[in-house]
Amino acid sequence: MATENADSRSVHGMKVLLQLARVHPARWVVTTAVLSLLLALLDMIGVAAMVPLMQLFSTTESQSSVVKVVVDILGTNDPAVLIPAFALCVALLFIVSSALMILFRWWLLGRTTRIGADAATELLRRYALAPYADHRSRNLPDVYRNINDMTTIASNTLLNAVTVVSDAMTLVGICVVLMIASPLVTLFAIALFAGAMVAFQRSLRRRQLRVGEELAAASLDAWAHIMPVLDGFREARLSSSAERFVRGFGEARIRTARANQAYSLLSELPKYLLQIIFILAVAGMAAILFVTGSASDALTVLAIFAAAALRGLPTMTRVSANIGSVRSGTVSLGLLTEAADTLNRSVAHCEAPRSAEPYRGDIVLRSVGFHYPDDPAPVLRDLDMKISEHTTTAIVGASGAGKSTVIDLILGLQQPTSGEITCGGVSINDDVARWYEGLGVVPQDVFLLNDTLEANITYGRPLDDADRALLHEVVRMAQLDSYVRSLANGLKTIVGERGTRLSGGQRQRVGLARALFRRPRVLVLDEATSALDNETEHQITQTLRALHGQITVIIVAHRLSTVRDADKLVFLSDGTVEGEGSFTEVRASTPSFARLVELGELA
Ligand SMILES: Nc1ncnc2c1ncn2[C@@H]1O[C@H](COP(=O)(O)OP(=O)(O)OP(=O)(O)O)[C@@H](O)[C@H]1O
Repeated sequence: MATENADSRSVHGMKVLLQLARVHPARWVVTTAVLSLLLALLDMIGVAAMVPLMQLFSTTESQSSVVKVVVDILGTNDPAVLIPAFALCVALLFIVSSALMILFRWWLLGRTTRIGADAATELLRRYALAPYADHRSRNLPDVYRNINDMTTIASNTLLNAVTVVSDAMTLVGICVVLMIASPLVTLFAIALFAGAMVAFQRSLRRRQLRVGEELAAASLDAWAHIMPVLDGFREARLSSSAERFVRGFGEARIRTARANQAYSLLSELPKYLLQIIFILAVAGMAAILFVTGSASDALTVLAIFAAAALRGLPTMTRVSANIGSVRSGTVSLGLLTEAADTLNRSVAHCEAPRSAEPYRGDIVLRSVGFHYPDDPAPVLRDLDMKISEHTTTAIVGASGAGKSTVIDLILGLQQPTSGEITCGGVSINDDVARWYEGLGVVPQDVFLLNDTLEANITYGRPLDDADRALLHEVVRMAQLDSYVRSLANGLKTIVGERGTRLSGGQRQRVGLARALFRRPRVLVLDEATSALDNETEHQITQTLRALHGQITVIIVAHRLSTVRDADKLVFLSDGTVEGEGSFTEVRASTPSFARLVELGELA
């Protein structure tokens, strides 16, 4: 019962894998089954051809109709002509069927490894475009495992399952023929094949190693493209870069697919080569035995030996090995099914704006309420806020007051559970991709690519001349120019894995340059100046002053100096607005804000 369940889970998992790779399951199953059946029939004919060959060595009276037809065609029943002719035909049949089997395997390996690559790319796309709230609740190692290992194992399992079915068909065909012959000689085949296989594996070892190296390099490349869209989810989302990384990942997986294709064929090649070599040897020995006038019994044994050893035993070995692999792949297929089911339940984000017309005007939060999915306690309650266009608004409040939550709602990463957020009278959630087109966001912890400073500012966008001028302008505005001048390679300096070569303040300035490079209409600074020294922070405040009146700026900060100059200060307390106005007004009207300032929590 448990096995039945596991088998049906495997079948369902393989269906999910094919769907992820956008392959039609029924069409694929029918194609592979028909091809397997044709090859099995060819195998069966090859082995069956041994029977008339054997009969040529026994009494001529009991010749089969096949032999009689050949006798008629050749116009002779002279064994000196018949036996070499038959031997040649049988050899050719085996060569053709082996060649076709190699082609079939190449096609099947290419197909299944490509299915694994396409399914992994699709899975990453779905994770990258999933709702932000879903992403926050995920365990990322699970996500990495599902995308990489599970899809690989699942596609291998699919290959193994198809191989089992196709081998089973071959075995049935061979068994039908062997019913009339002795199976004892198969014992010799086992010893012979084991020795030959070891020899072949040794000769192919170096090539297999090279393929393994390519697999490792391609897998590293794949991970390098996964990290920016999952670890740097917000940046990818807000800069509409997810699809670009997904494409890079897809290319790396195709490289892996090709390496896997070669790897698998290399490990299977000895079997096919042995089959060809062996049957040629049998044919040659048969001819020699005839010419030297040896006993016909010897040739009969050779013929059965060739048929049984070449086709039956290796196939049987593979069937049993692959049944084990399919069973062990059930877990991976189950996890893949679970992941696909979860992702299917959510609505995917679309990076393409529905309209080119940008959002303009005041940002208004009207009666906004919010609670997190896993906690019914309200984090924001009936919150009203107006952020006038081209002004600077600072949102302040004690820790846990709800500042980050408000920002996530303004960024469209979370949706209000009640009320709405509009810009120019239009809900930002109507076309969130269009909203992002005009947004520049500097988070507290800036995600950095292991790439050049320039790539980290442009976030991979190709640069034309105008963009290059803008790049230098934003470097200056973000107070990065003197740092860049101090570097031997300037903007072409690699910042190291996750920006390890940069200080916290430098990272934040790179984040600011990146946000400004998008020419935002709305600039959001979420604790973006916390790591800056006083001097740099002062300079950045000057930069923001210079932008005053040109763009809308929203600042969340604990630093008094950062928020003091804002046109409007909104003081949040316990998920609602407790005071708003200029810094001086709020300080005068709201005792808890005045107390925060006095305590130095806003200093
Ligand atoms: N994923 C979550 N699930 C449940 N509650 C959460 C979640 N994230 C935040 N909260 C709660 O929401 C409230 C507001 O948190 P938020 O991070 O918005 O505050 P904040 O004002 O930005 O605080 P800080 O200044 O410390 O960053 C807090 O009480 C916090 O515990």
